[in-house]
Amino acid sequence: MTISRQLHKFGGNSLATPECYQHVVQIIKEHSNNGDIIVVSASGKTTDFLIKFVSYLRKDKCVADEILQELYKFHTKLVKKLLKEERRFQVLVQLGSEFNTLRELVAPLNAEIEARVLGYGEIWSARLLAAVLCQENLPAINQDSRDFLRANLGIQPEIDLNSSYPLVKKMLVKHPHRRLVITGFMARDKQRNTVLLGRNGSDYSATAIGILTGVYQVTIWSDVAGVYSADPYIVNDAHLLPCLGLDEADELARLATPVLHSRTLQPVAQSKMHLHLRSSYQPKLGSTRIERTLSSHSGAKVITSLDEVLLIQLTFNHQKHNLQDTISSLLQNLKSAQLEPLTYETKIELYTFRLAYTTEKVNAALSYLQNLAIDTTTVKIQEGYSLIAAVGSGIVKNLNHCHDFYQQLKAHPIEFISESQSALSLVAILRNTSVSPLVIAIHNQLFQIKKQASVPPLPFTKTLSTPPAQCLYDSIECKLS
Ligand SMILES: Nc1ncnc2c1ncn2[C@@H]1O[C@H](COP(=O)(O)OP(=O)(O)O)[C@@H](O)[C@H]1O
Ligand SMILES: N[C@@H](CC(=O)OP(=O)(O)O)C(=O)O
Repeated sequence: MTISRQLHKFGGNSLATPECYQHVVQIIKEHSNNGDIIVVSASGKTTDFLIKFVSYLRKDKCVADEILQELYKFHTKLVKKLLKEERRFQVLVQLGSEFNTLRELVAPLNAEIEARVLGYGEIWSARLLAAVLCQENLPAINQDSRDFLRANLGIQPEIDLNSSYPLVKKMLVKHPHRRLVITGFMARDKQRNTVLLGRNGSDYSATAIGILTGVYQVTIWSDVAGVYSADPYIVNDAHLLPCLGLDEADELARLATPVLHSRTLQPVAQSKMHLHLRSSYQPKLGSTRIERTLSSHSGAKVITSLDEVLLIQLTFNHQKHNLQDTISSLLQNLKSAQLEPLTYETKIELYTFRLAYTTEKVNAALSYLQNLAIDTTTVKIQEGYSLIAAVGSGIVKNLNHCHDFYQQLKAHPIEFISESQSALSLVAILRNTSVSPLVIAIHNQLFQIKKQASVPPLPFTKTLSTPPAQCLYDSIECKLS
């Protein structure tokens, strides 16, 4: 395998409009060579709407059909705007036939069909991008990742590098001098069933494909130039972090910050591959490099938040003496099952233990906990929480940052605050709180000095304050309301 190969991953936000595709083509022209690998997510919010389609298929077929119709319009428009007439025909015929298949589906769908449906977004974007590249005289092949990525179906499916490797090698030999445009997000299990790698899982497919194809560098292109001190769509004057430790990036991913998916960093940690994050909208803006060396910085670097968090509360049998041991082994089991909570709270005196999860993971965690033979009187879900965290190496030892974080939160309905086990974050769970104003306040308080030191101005103009992916969402939401 050539050692000069690199991989570029483009997320949904980078493929949300015809203009976004054109930016991507320009980036590929300037930053890649024949033989490089390109991994794509579904355009814009396509996956969200495929999920909505599946859920309405159970409840209301008419609404499900409307969602499909909007998606069909969105994708045919992309094709028509991007491909010249002579190249369009074949792509439109395939698209038409796939939408016909979707229209004929009747609920309930089994898990395999549902996974296949949710993976269509990546199929459409990989096919379209490969066609646009060929049109631009950049020979490209569109490749379904399921042909060579093997994963085991599970709560959080993991790519099996050993069984995928020979298949990847074969694929590379077949197309030596072309760019390969590969679908992110999907793999197959041993029974050849489609396995999805979890929401936002294309980042993980990108680094896993990176390690399998022996690339020296992976660049994740999205609508932002990298990891900022807070979501730049929430905090206008958030600053871009030129580098971030692998451990800090992993903690952000663990806390479900969308800019990096959890597990993305696993393949990076196992190899010498470099990882960069950059903006496909404004490539010159800078980037974030993920570094292996431990950070000498001591304190918060990023303020992150989640709007929708759920708590699972376990109440233990009162007679239990060794509650702390039970909880430690429970946490260990959850970690092995890839169901580590975002944060947790133990109240020994009340025999309760509460674990925080995203909506995506909560049901899997609940059934896992219910199936464990632990001595509990109740296991219940509590809704209506949000999360705010300050992340950075040494945060828990930086007394100013800890103090400022508590000060900003104290007037709000805090459920609990805890330090993460890794000591890389301080995490607060709040009740019914809109987190954006708090993120802005905490960010201002903690990074005031940095602001005065003047970092280059950010490009987030008014027109960028809504990501383009939002357009499809808005148009469909509007039709459905
Ligand atoms: N600290 C942060 N730095 C940068 N982006 C962030 C941060 N926190 C949240 N984000 C969000 O992450 C988004 C990029 O991730 P994602 O939506 O998964 O992109 P893509 O669709 O390109 O994969 C940005 O639009 C931004 O709103
Ligand atoms: N399309 C999938 C996978 C993905 O990674 O998307 P993105 O790169 O846009 O976060 C999803 O929306 O979950």
